[in-house]
Amino acid sequence: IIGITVSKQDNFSQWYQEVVLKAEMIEYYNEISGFFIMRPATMYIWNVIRKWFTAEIEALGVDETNFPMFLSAKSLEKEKDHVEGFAPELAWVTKAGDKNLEVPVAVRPTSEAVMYPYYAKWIRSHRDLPFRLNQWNSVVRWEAKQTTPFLRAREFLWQEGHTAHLTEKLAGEEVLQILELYARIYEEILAVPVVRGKKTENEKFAGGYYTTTVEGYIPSNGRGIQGATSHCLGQNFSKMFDITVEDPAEKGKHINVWQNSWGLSTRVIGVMVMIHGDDKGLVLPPRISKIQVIIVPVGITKSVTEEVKASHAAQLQDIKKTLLSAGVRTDEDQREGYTPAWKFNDWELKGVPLRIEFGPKDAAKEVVSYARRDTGEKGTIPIAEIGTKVPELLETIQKDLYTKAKASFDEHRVVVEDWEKVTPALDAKNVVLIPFCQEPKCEDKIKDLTTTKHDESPDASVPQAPSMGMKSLCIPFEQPKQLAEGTKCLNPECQATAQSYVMFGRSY
Ligand SMILES: O=C(C[C@H]1NCCC[C@H]1O)Cn1cnc2c(c1=O)CCCC2
Ligand SMILES: [Mg+2]
Repeated sequence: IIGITVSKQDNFSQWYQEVVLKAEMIEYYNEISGFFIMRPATMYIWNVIRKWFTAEIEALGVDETNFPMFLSAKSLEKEKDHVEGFAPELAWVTKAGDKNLEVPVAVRPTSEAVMYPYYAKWIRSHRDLPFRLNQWNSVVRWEAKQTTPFLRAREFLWQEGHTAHLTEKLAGEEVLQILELYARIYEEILAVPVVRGKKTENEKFAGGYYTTTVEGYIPSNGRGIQGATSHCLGQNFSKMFDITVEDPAEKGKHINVWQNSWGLSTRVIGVMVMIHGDDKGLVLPPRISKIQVIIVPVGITKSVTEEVKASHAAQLQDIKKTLLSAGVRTDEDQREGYTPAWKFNDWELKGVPLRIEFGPKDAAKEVVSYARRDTGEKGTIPIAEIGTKVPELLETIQKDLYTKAKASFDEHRVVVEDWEKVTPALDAKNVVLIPFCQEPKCEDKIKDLTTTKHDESPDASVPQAPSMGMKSLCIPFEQPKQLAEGTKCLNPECQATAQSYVMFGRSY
């Protein structure tokens, strides 16, 4: 069968690999492991996001740039404090042709070290602030862990924004502006709900000051997933790279600028696939679907007269034209030698949000028959009304996909104030909101305490599969409720006062 051979419920990771392959989004790059080919279906989605985000940040005054993809060990030295953290992931070029390079160069895993020496050169006066550049590119991180399309690849597409501001307050405002754009990409374009919040010390970008994040939730396995990040770097990098301006308030005095960096990657596509897909394959929100409506001719049997066939064909073209002029991305499937049923399966596999079946019987009643990809609901629409009813139906599909995913996330994001209830909650595919002291050491302990080791006890009838411990996902800006005065951190081995509710979960 061309379709998906496993159920999403029974074998989520194989289901996911099959969907991205059979929906023609991805091809494995067999030459080198950890790399994937992104095909037109993927690039269409990425380009919708890129067009929307580009327009939004241009309106904010961000300009586009493009820096080289290589960086020297020298400039890496400058940010040595957090280089050792990620040295293992760096890919190096050591030869050109048959000659060794005098100085090996690294492929960018991110571009701070590439860009900031030039920020130091270009940013002189406070009049140069706010200084804001963004680039769309790919970066390479030689992941040691198992890779998977979109979610963890050794090279991925992203955008990286890098800005400089006069004050912490101005930088902080932009951090949240960008985070909200990221949230809108998820919620309005991909129909994926996210929780906005701040990363804990353990989970923030080590080189930065603080990290804000949008966190997703995968119902199939109850795991959290980081969706995109907007960091305030503070003055850490401007001190490393000597990016200063004259203090407008005090002649001769120089101040280090306050910087932000923010990134969203093709991981967002994997999140969308995992949340909306089903056992028939991909389910695409209309906003990002290259084909929003596929028209499949039906009922053209041998008994149909030439005359009926001709008028049916002409009417089908009229239907297509009407939809196209109503702004609906429409196509028709006239492939010879394939049954309508085969075509239905193929377009369902590819996630097309709305199918229109049109046959002589429909023509006679002056209607089209439709089938929604998300719910499977079928119905008819008078041909005279398709110019308005079909766009409305696509909007409904977009909204319903979001509403369904939101309900699932809300239902599986639970406040837990009894330590004994944490693991059962995780095992029931929840992420938890717990009173937490926010101490890094305590967070390490919580991860350890919630990691169920392989159950060696001989009497274990079914050996307990080891399950990963829970990590902090974020400190939600929107707290579930007021933390009662004097509430203790939920970690039984910690006696500190809880600072807030923090969202924890097993995660990607
Ligand atoms: O990339 C960032 C910070 C920042 N980079 C620019 C876009 C936004 C934001 O992700 C953090 N970071 C994450 N992961 C890695 C690195 C790294 O700096 C560098 C080496 C490889 C692994
Ligand atoms: Mg990483």
